[in-house]
Amino acid sequence: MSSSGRRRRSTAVADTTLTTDREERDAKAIAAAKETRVPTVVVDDVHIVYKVHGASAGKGSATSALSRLISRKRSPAITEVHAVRGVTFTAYKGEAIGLIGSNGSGKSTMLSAIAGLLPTAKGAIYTHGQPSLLGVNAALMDDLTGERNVVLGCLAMGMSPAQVKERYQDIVDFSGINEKGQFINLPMRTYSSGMAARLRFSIAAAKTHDVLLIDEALSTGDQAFQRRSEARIRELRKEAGTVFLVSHNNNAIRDTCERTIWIETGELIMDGPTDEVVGMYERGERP
Ligand SMILES: Nc1ncnc2c1ncn2[C@@H]1O[C@H](COP(=O)(O)OP(=O)(O)OP(=O)(O)O)[C@@H](O)[C@H]1O
Repeated sequence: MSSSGRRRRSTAVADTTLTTDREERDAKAIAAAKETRVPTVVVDDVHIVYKVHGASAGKGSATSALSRLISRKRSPAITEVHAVRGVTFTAYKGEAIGLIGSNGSGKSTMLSAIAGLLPTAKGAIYTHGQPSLLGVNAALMDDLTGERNVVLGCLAMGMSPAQVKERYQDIVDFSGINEKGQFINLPMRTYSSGMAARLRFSIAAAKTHDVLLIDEALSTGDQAFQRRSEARIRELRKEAGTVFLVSHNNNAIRDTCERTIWIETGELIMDGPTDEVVGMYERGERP
C-alpha cells in the first residue's frame, strides 16, 4: 500500500474510533438522563401558528398603502403560517439537545415557544424551572457600552449587584471583546455582529439556567470562542438543567449535544442519539 493509502486508512480508523467513542458517550448520557428521569421540558402535540396581518396587501408599497387609506378599504385578511405541527418530546435534566433542520423548518419557533414567548395554537408545553432564551436577537442596548450591557444583562437575569461585580471580569474575558482593544468601553453599535453575539452569549452563560435555549449563538464566534462556548455549555449542563442548541453547524451539535431532534416543515422527523440523527440528516436520508 502506498504511504498516502496508509495515511488514508489510519485517518479512517481514527474517524471510526472517534465516532464509536462519541456514540458510546451519547448512549451513556441519554441512559443516565433517563435513569434520573427528571423531566424539565414536556412538549405535547404542539402546534404553533403565526398570524400575519395584511400579508396579501398587494404590492406593499407606500402608494398602495396610501390608496388603501384613502379608499378606506378594510385591511386584507390574516394569513396563517403553521410553523410547528404536532411536535411531541420530553427533555430531561442533564441533557443537551440539538435542534436541526433546514431553513424555515421551525427550530427557532420551537425554542421561542419553550421560552414562553409564543402561544401554542394546540397542545401544551410544560417546563420545570425558568427557561432562558439566548438568541442572536437577545436584547442588548446598542447605545450603551458593552460594560453597561453586561451589568444590566446580569441584573436582568436576577443576579445581585455583588454577584455582577464578582462575575464581571470573567464575562468580559470569556467574551474576548477586549482582545483587540478596549471595546468593552465603547457603545455596542460599534461591535461587529459576531462580537455582539459573543457578548450576549457570555452574559447569558454567566448564570446557571434551569433550561438554557441557545439559538445559533455558537456559529457567530471565531474558532477559539466556539471552543470556549462549547466547553461552557458542557459545564452549564453539569451544573444544572437542560440545554437546547439550534445550529446549522453540525459539528457544534456533535461536540455539544448527545441527543438531537430533527424538525422539517414543522414536523418532528427524528429524535435520538446525535450521531444517528445528524448522520441521516447529512446523508439526506429519512428514517
Ligand atoms: N414572525 C413570524 N411571522 C410569520 N411567520 C414566521 C415568523 N417567524 C417565522 N415564521 C415562519 O415560520 C416558519 C418557521 O420559521 P423558523 O424561524 O422557526 O425556522 P428555523 O428552522 O429556525 O429557520 P432558520 O434555520 O432559517 O433559522 C417559516 O415558514 C417562517 O417563515
